[in-house]
Amino acid sequence: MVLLDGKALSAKIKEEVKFEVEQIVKDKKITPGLAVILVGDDAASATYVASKEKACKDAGIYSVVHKMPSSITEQELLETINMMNNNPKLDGILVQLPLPKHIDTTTVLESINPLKDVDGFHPYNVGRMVSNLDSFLSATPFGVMRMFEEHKIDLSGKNIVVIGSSDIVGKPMASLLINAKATVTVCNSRTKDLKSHTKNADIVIIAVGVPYLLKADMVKDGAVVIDVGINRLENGKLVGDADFEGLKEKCSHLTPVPGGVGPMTIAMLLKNTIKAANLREKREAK
Ligand SMILES: Nc1nc(=O)c2c([nH]1)NC[C@@H]1CN(c3ccc(C(=O)N[C@@H](CCC(=O)O)C(=O)O)cc3)C=[N+]21
Repeated sequence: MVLLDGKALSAKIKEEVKFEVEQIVKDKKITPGLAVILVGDDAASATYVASKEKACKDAGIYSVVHKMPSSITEQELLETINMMNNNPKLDGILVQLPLPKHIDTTTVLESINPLKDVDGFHPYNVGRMVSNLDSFLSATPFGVMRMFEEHKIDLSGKNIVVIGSSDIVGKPMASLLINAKATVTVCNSRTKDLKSHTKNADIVIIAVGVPYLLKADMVKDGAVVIDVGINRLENGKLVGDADFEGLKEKCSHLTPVPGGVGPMTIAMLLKNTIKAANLREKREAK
């Protein structure tokens, strides 16, 4: 079994980004900038945001973390985003999800300038991605695609089952795979007999948030399994949606949790920030 080591690959990508930042600083005399908005005091969100901040710092990207209490109004959040849209030094804007219940996520995401949308969550970028046009790709599916590329895992003509149909992972993942000419099945919690789908899959990608849902008897010999799940058990242990210990005997390739897809998400966010910085002149010309 080949371990798909996201920690090692993300370190390599971060080095690429560092080099790209140096080029931009030298050639364009600008420093790429990322703004992260964190609403409320969810512990997991704070941890992710801190990782993003550190990754930016290491890569030479200017970053600001704008913390707001969960009591803010939607209007206040929209005003903050508007200010960031108009700040030329901020190439990327990321609003950490989930947002408090009284704030409408769609309204917030649609208020971000699509040319600064480094999460790729704005419907403009989602639509362009589905149509296989140049766009910001959401970091997690983008990171999974980079893992396939790195390990020369061919997607064309493959049977791929995506478990989970969320807007941030399952749906964009399926679109990228369709564009790569895979035969894609998207399953969800209503799927009857999940195993009947997964046992025919060359590749299974799971992102549902249920510990150990995907077991060895559900996949064929030599399957590739990508585990996007991150679940914190009561004993504090971090586990994915796949039963790693059982699957490692059966898979040709498997991602660990932690150290798999998670670190890739952060690395691809940095890549998207570079892309946004390269759009700065185009943005400001308007
Ligand atoms: N606007 C927005 N964009 C996001 O990209 C976004 C978000 N909101 N909300 C939450 C999810 C989750 N997410 C992760 C990023 C890194 C790890 C990561 O690095 N995980 C480490 C372990 C982290 C730990 O120890 O807790 C690993 O898997 O090895 C995980 C999860 C980004 N998200």
